[in-house]
Amino acid sequence: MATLLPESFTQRMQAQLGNEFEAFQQSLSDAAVSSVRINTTKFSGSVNDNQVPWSKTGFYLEERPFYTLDPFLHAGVYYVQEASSMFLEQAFQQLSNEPVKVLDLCGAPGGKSTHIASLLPENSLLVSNEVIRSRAVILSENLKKWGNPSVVVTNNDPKDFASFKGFFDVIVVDAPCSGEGLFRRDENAITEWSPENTQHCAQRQQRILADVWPALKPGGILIYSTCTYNPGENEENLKWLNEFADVENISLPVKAEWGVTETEAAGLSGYRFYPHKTKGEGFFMAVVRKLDGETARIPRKIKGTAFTTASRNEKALIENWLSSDEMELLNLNGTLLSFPGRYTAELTWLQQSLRIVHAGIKTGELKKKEVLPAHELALSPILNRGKFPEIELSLDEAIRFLHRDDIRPEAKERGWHLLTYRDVPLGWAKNLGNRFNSNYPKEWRIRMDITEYLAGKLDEEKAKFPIR
Ligand SMILES: C[S@@+](CC[C@H](N)C(=O)[O-])C[C@H]1O[C@@H](n2cnc3c(N)ncnc32)[C@H](O)[C@@H]1O
Repeated sequence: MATLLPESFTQRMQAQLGNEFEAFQQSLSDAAVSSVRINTTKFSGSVNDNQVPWSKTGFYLEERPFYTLDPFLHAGVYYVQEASSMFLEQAFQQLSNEPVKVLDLCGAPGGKSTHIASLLPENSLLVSNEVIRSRAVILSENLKKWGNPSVVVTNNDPKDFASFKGFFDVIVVDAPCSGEGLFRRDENAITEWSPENTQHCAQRQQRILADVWPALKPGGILIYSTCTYNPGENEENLKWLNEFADVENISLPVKAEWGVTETEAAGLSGYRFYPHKTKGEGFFMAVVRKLDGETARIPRKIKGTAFTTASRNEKALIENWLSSDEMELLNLNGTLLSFPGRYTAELTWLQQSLRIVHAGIKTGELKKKEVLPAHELALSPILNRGKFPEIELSLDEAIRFLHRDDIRPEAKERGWHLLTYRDVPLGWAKNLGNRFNSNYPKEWRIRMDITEYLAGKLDEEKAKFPIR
């Protein structure tokens, strides 16, 4: 961290931390911690012995690898996520095993959403939202790579959810904030910081909470988090919430050796992560239960839906493509989607007033009398492995495939092949005899110049990848 800390930030932190301030200030000069979280539907082992204590699937790395060159990143085998944020897992551990409908309101780029997708009790639904269009596209990409079919990505303002009164069992508000907790890894967070901005953020957070509050059902859980230290955006907002609504505290089990700082405001518990005490960046989280309000009644018959159930013929075209019989096949203007059958009424209802970026797993594109397998299907565990011939790629070939270069692996059969790297699917390519055609999404391709890596430097990088 080369940029000087703003004077008024330093003064406030001195008052806030007392004799811990020096250790805190010192920790801001240490290198930021690198960590990843594993997608257990794609990899079941352990990365190393250095687990993030509050997450079963989080691991610290000794050094930051060149992630772009690791096919496993592109295949959604892991997500690069700051360790403190993985504390969200402790809140989800409080849920029973009953299915839940979860809204992640401020979702992009997808750290919390991919984590939630892994933590959901069976048969649950995740609606992951992001208000900024370009960021919603990134959120959608990351969730497609993660592969969970029980996900809907939306691009809406928080107030658009008010019409879904009492619909969600859990709402996560990982609010836009002044980002003091990111000072160590992001110099812009320092230059953009001002006391006025922290106040502006606090007011915006209250607006966001007030706008989305009706969508939480009575007895439902709100998880509120920021990556900042000032009480205005944290404990003061808990006090505000306590006055605004009828809420009950939910406390989380925290082990002393984690170094988490427990705070309290208006009887509500907050959990603070300071980098001089916890191995991670700055973070704040609180969990409350809503005590009053309405429960949703989902209309079962809605006219004018964009999603129609696929015909018997269309279903026959993808026979045996899926490993799950829980999926309903939907047709959206010639695109076939697999979506959990138990939630199609909910999807139809959501689609009435929200901008849906994607829903479920795009399974294929109808072309005359055949279906072209969709890239997202390759990345989802709902794909029936064994239906398509597979080709295992070397690291070089995998990187060239992800760069959208021509590859010519050995294949006996013509037609669509599932390409894998270390047995994890990366995408599709069609063997035309003299060449392969790939439908790897252009927008997702590796954009950097890979020449020097293919000429020998790739192995050096491989030695630093999280899963070796
Ligand atoms: C802290 S980030 C979310 C990070 C994300 N939860 C994750 O774990 O990857 C906050 C998000 O809120 C979005 N945002 C900004 N203004 C907002 C508003 N007024 N209402 C809702 N979300 C907003 C930002 O675009 C940003 O993506």
